[in-house]
Amino acid sequence: MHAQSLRAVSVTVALPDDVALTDLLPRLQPSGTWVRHGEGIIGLGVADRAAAHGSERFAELAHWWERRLESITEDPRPEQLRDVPGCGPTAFTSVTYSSDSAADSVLVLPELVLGSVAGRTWVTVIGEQSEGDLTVEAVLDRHGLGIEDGVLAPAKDAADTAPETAPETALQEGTHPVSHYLQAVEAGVQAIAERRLEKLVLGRDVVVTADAPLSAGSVLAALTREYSDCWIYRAGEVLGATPEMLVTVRGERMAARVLAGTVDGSLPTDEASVLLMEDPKQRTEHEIAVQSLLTQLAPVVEVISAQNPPTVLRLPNVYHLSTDVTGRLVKDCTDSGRVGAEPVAPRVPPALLVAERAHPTAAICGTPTATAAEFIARLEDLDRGPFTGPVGWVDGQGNADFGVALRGGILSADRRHMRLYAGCGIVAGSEPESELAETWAKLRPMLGALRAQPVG
Ligand SMILES: C=C(O[C@@H]1C=C(C(=O)O)C=C[C@H]1O)C(=O)O
Repeated sequence: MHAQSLRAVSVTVALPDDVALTDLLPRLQPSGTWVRHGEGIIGLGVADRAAAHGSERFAELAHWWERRLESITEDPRPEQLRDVPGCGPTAFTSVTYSSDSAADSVLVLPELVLGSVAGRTWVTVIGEQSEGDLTVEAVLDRHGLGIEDGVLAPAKDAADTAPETAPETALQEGTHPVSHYLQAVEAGVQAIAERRLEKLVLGRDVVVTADAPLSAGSVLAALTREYSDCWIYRAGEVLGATPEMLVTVRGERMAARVLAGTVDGSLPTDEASVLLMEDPKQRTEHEIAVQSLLTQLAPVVEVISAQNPPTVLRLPNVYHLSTDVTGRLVKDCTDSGRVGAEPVAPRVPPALLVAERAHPTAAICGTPTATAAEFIARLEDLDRGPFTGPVGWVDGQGNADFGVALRGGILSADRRHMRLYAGCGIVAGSEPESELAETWAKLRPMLGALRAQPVG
């Protein structure tokens, strides 16, 4: 199938004084978002979209993206925007945790991307090649934005419209009652005691209902205010604030941030540090997660280095043990077999295939991986959909960010429901009640952003 020809135009813009990119979120309905510390990229509208399922979902999406890029003609970019990650044609992506999921794994190419990275601010628009009037102004206008003297601002008629008032929300039980989670953890601990596996990550869901459609932009804005150290994401229907980076790719360089080992955020910092750094259970759980990533990436990464010992990451709701990993991707000329048949010059594997290698780490699945995945399917009895899968973006220049889709949820088509997910790593000696409490702590960012009453 031939993809329709599209054209991409990028221009530099300025933001109004004292306005960060993320300040625009409450007025917008983003089709994609990836922001942290006030900067990043926000996608609006959809120029094209791919969906994939099953065990080849990563390869299918990688293939689609390569073909898609071939049929986009990009106007020359202003000098300042060359080599800016996320500038030009960029797609937001979410891949399901399991190949058995009924949910879509997606790549969404927005018709408009607002970007602000390292002092460079821009707009990229994507439209039909034949559309003579693909102007940045016209596309911005469709999304309630305008540009005056090079400064981005709400469109004149949109400027007076206050953001919608937040709907009333209520918290409801998820797929199973809470007792199901306690039993699942107990069964997991039992299986670990019997040495059938070493670590297992068990999740559960809750549902938030709203009396009017929820605004994705407002929810994302609330997350950026409270969780600015996290990557605030939206791709397809999943959105949230993740502190964990599965893999970030910048050309030949890669990096990751592995998190595993958690204590509640209400503890004083020194107490939390002792509980995390000096508890062999927490350190083992963390080490297993780091090792799983290093092992899985070994075939595609050389000169990989991991921080040792781990550090303690402080977030408003929890503290985590955290390890940053960096490495250089291996150039390979044989990898083209998976994505295209033609012989190509040696190059690093497409970022989606690097993410496929890295996923699932023991931080969100367990060890050994296959055994843990079987236990998860049976004990959780839940279609995780995108939860714990890779989420982020890929551009046309070999850059990508894939977070782990944590601390988030799925927005229903009518925007009146969100299904939120949280899970915990279970190792020898884990206690069901404390794991349950940890899931509530991990649900707190989304419950807060949705103004739904946390329980427990
Ligand atoms: C599964 C989740 O988080 C993962 C599990 C962690 C743990 O058990 O300590 C910590 C960070 C994440 O890797 C979640 O947030 O739902």
